[in-house]
Amino acid sequence: MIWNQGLRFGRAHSRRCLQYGRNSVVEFPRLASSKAGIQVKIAQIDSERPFEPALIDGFKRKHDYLRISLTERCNLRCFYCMPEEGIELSPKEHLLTNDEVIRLATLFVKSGVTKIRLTGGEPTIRKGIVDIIARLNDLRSHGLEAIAITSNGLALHRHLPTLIQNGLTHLNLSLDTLDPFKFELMTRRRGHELVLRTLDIAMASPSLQSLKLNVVIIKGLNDVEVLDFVEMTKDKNISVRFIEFMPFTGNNWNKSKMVPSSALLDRIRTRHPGLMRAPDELNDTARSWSIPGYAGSFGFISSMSDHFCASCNRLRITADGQIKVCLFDAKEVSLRDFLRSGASDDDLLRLIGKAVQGKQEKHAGMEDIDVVTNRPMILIGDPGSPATRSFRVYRHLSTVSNRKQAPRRYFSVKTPAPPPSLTHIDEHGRPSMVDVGEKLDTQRSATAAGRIYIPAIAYALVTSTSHKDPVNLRESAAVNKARQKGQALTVAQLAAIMGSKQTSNLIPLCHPLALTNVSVTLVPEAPEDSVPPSTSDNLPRQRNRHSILCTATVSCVGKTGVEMEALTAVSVGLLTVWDMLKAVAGKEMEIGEIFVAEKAGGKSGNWKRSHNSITED
Ligand SMILES: Nc1nc2c(ncn2[C@@H]2O[C@H](COP(=O)(O)OP(=O)(O)OP(=O)(O)O)[C@@H](O)[C@H]2O)c(=O)[nH]1
Ligand SMILES: C[S@@+](CC[C@H](N)C(=O)[O-])C[C@H]1O[C@@H](n2cnc3c(N)ncnc32)[C@H](O)[C@@H]1O
Ligand code: SF4
Ligand code: SF4
Repeated sequence: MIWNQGLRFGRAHSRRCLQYGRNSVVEFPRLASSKAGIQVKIAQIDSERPFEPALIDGFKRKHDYLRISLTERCNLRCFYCMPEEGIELSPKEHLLTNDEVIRLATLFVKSGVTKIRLTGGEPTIRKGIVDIIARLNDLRSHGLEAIAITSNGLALHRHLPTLIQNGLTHLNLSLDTLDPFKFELMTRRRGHELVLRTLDIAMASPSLQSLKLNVVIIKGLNDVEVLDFVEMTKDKNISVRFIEFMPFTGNNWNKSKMVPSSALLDRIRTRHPGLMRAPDELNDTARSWSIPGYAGSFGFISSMSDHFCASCNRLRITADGQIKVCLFDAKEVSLRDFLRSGASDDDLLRLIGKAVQGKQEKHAGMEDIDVVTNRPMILIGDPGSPATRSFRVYRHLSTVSNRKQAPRRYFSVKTPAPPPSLTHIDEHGRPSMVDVGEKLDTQRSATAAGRIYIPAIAYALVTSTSHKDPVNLRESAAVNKARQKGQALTVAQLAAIMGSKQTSNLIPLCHPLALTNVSVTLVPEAPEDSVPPSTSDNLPRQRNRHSILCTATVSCVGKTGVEMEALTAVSVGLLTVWDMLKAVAGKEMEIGEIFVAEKAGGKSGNWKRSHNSITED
């Protein structure tokens, strides 16, 4: 191993960088004056090359750092980031192509971005990463200064020299433990020695401008190694960053498993009372320290206990082409869809500007982080989504230790889809409820629609707004009876909502779901009316008849879809219309086709029914 080799800087640092030669230890006053100097320089450069306003948010933060996720896949299964069985992957056609990545990167660079970090999933397993980096390198002439990657290093030892040759300048390598056995426990895979090999190759690569080691600290698991990691900085000119464990959808984050950076610092100071603050990069996530005489430095990324949102300069693009303005904000805007619909660069910038304007000042605190609707981090392209509860982690540790003879497997691929089968029938042909316990909670919605055809007399009745309205019919006993039932459509609407909530009681193998919203509309339609847009476009209508169109949209955050709830809502709504009107309409009524018109969320992503077909969007 090449432990003793220091890292030289190949060229001047980025204009955003305050770090001196990595061997130097700098005292505070010098740091402060240097910071001021750099600020002046940045102001000068900015005045020469005006920054695109679309990348400036409401708090005057300039976003000159873009993080692009290249893939949702990973060849490790770090327990704090990824469920053991992997995650539901977006269909391939939903992911940005290489050309689309470059198109967006170019637009951002021309607008002021100076640093691009490629992340994932594991970015090194993206086909074409070498080409992507080479094409990013061409953007230097437009102002791109740093091409960075965050990687677990498992496969990187093979590609690193080529990536560097093609333009890679910054590497953040993730390694949570120096113990191979613990590595296997934490990542659920083998490969510790491969990561160390990558580290050696990186240390020996003079043209790499920055090398950082990411260590996510979990209480009782790897926090005991903190001093060993600090010791690595004695001979190695490397920056080790201790990262606070963060919560994301499905990771069952637990405060008691998080070690605040201040506690780690105290522990290190006890061993090294002379430790000193080291210079940070501008907009850095880490607060850095070093020990006098040591070659490298170490720092703390305290996203949880001491956020750094005030200086945030980051935007992210997910592998499926959504722009996310903040790591902890669930809101996303699809650049992919807009780009694929033929949007010009100006159109795209306008959309980006809108998203950036919606950026919050900060994530308010760990209790406020939107872990319910935010996507798992592995899909954001940053810290991942621990899928297991902390106690399950420890249970898992013993499982792994018993699997020592398991075959080596460094790459995982999506399991091929099983042949179509009835999910509610088991292998013996018996009814069976699908166990969704391991699935992630995601935001889901479904819209169903259906029509009931009614005679003109019933149409007149439901469209009269009050008992006194001149309904053009004789006040027969039947009409009176129908009137006594109150506002037919209002009752049907309520019935649909209540029906939807009862779905799991009505349909034997349906899971009970905590619905977050049920919205039902009932629209009377006369033959001469034009067909209302959206949902009903997809529903063939007998244009010579009066009808009522019932549409129900149901939402939940859960492990399974809500189309059964939407279909139940429509069915019950239409049956209730029947019941309300049967006194006047009787056998002349007919319930037409009922179907799911739209779905969002879950494994199959978003889809919309078009006339007689289903189209993926
Ligand atoms: N709160 C917050 N934390 C972030 C953000 N980006 C990265 N992090 C944290 O930084 C850790 C390391 O991520 P990296 O991918 O190495 O990125 P980085 O440290 O931001 O990268 P550089 O500053 O460019 O070296 C992650 O695990 C997060 O804890 C962000 O935008 N917001
Ligand atoms: C999601 S990974 C993606 C890049 C690459 N696969 C890797 O591991 O370096 C980016 C960084 O996020 C960190 N991370 C993942 N889950 C985290 C969590 N729950 N809290 C804090 N950091 C996390 C990882 O350790 C890694 O350094
Ligand atoms: S942190 Fe997540 S994305 Fe990175 S190696 Fe681990 S499981 Fe993969
Ligand atoms: S939490 Fe959001 S605002 Fe704060 S630093 Fe991260 S991305 Fe920026």
